[in-house]
Amino acid sequence: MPHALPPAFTIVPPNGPLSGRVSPPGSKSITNRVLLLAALANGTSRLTGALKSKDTTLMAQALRQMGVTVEESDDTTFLVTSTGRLRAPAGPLFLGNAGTATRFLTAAVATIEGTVIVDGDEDMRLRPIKPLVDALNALGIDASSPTGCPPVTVRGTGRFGKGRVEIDASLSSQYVSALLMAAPFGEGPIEVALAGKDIGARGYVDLTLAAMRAFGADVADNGEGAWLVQPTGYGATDFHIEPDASAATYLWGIEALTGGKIDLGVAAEAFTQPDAAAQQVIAAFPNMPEVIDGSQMQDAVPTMAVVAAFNNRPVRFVGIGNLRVKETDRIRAVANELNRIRPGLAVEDGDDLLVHSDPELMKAASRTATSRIQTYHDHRIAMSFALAGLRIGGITILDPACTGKTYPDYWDMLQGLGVELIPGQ
Ligand SMILES: O=C(O)C1=C[C@@H](OP(=O)(O)O)[C@@H](O)[C@H](O)C1
Ligand SMILES: C=C(OP(=O)(O)O)C(=O)O
Repeated sequence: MPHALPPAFTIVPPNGPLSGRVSPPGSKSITNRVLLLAALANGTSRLTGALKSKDTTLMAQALRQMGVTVEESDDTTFLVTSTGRLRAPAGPLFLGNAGTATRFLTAAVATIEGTVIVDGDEDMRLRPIKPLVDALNALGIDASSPTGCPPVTVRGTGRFGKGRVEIDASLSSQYVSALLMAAPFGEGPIEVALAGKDIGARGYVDLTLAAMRAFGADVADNGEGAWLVQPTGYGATDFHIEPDASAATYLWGIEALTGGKIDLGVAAEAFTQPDAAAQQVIAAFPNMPEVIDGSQMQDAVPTMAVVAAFNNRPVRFVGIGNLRVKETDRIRAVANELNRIRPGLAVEDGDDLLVHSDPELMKAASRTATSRIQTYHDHRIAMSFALAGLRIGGITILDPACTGKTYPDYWDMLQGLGVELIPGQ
């Protein structure tokens, strides 16, 4: 959104169903993967359908700091030209709270001969990165993060190691993706193997493998949580990025809560991103299942939890432990803010989230009590709680600009569907 946003928006519940044509922005996950892979490839790659948002701008800027030319010929295209090697930047890389950029670059900068500091904002400095640093150390790379979170200092020699490396990915699948994408720069084949229990969000590793192969990598999946990557480097290529499935969940939420029909221009089955699985769950509204395993569609959990508040029966979200180390502790944030709307609407039960659904809320559009929703610098808390405002009067979303992390046009999109937003403090 080019214009500045107010400190708060109060949402006026629409009188009827919201329908229309809305194209979600490009996938954040895929955009930040292919930006990096194009930067690691010799030649020029044209990336179309890309997301232009805070997270991808931070990635592009970091790549420019390392000698890569990243041009933007239009709102959805990046033209990336590189020698195929990153150069040591003059200063630290600042990556805000972009988990993808921070994790992916921590491994990628180890291919540089020189010292690189990978850092983020105050929220990113609370998000664990030690398992990735440990794996880099095991490959013989000098990397350290005194707090176990960014900043990370990587003192690269230009050699990325070889052989088998184990990674504990229980906190984040991004560690695996980071290692895999850097692995074609090994001195020999590198086997990346999961340590301990399986990861949630396995679908993100599949996205990584698909992007790597598109840029010419040779990576074999042994099917048991290990991948063998050959030392081929990457080749430049043109790549079209699909729309963002996590962004699509808000559109499916709008359909469910208002009874409208939104044409996304892409079928739910056509997405390759894991969050697309949320479509069926949301479409079951008002009869969403009693137990939802969020492990394979983690970023969709705040959306599903807000919709679940209006469901015919309570919903327990399981498999969501690592939501506590996303942009904020999302289990706590969703529970807090649902309870702000109506005390007792949600409880944290260990690492489960229990939403005590209340179908009466569907009739509450005339309510005037104000709920000022805290958003904790978390785009998904802002976007998902805006959905509650479509059924309940008096919902105010604080810091609406935080959606710029992945969906800068979110509020324009709502207004385009006919939703009235009242700017406020
Ligand atoms: O690889 C990716 O693109 C992502 C992986 C997930 O994070 P974790 O692997 O940290 O769970 C997801 O929450 C994030 O938004 C994007
Ligand atoms: C968890 C998220 O982002 P990231 O880890 O890339 O910061 C998200 O977009 O919901």
